[in-house]
Amino acid sequence: MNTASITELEPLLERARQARLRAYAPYSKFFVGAAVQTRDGRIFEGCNVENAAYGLCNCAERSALFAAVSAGCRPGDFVALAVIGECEGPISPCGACRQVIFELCEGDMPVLLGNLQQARQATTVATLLPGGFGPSDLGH
Ligand SMILES: O=c1ccn([C@H]2C[C@H](O)[C@@H](CO)O2)c(=O)[nH]1
Ligand SMILES: [Zn+2]
Repeated sequence: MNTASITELEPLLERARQARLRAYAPYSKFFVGAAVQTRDGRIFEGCNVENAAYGLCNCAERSALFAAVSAGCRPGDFVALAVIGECEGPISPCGACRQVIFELCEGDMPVLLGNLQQARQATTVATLLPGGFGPSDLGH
C-alpha cells in the first residue's frame, strides 16, 4: 500500500493513540489502542483489557471491533482499522485478532499499523491472514 493511504489513515491512528491511553494493562504494561471506521463515518475505539487470569486478556483490536458490533455494526460496515502500540516498529496484531479482523472486515480493507514514533505499515486484512478460515468456509 502506498504513502497516500498512510497519510489518509493517520487521523484514525490518532484516535487509536487516544484509545491506547485508556488501556488496562497492569500485567504486561504494554498499552495498545485501536480504532475502526465505518462506512457511515463512525469510529469505534478500543484498548487492551487485561485480567489476573492472563488468558482472558483482550486486545485493543478486538475491543474496538467488538464495541462496533455491540453498537450494531456487521461485516461489510467497516472501511479501515488502525492499531498503535509501544513497539520498536509497527505493532503486529496477534493471531486471535487477525482471525476476528478476517471475520468482520473485507479482504481488501486497509489496516494501518504504527508505533509511538513514526513507524507505519499500511497493509490489508487479506495480507494479515492469508488463507484465513472465514464465514464462506462454513457454506453459509
Ligand atoms: O496487537 C496487539 C498486540 C498485543 N496486544 C496486547 C495484549 C496484551 O494485553 C498485551 C501484551 O501482549 O498487549 C494488543 O492489544 N494488540
Ligand atoms: Zn490480539
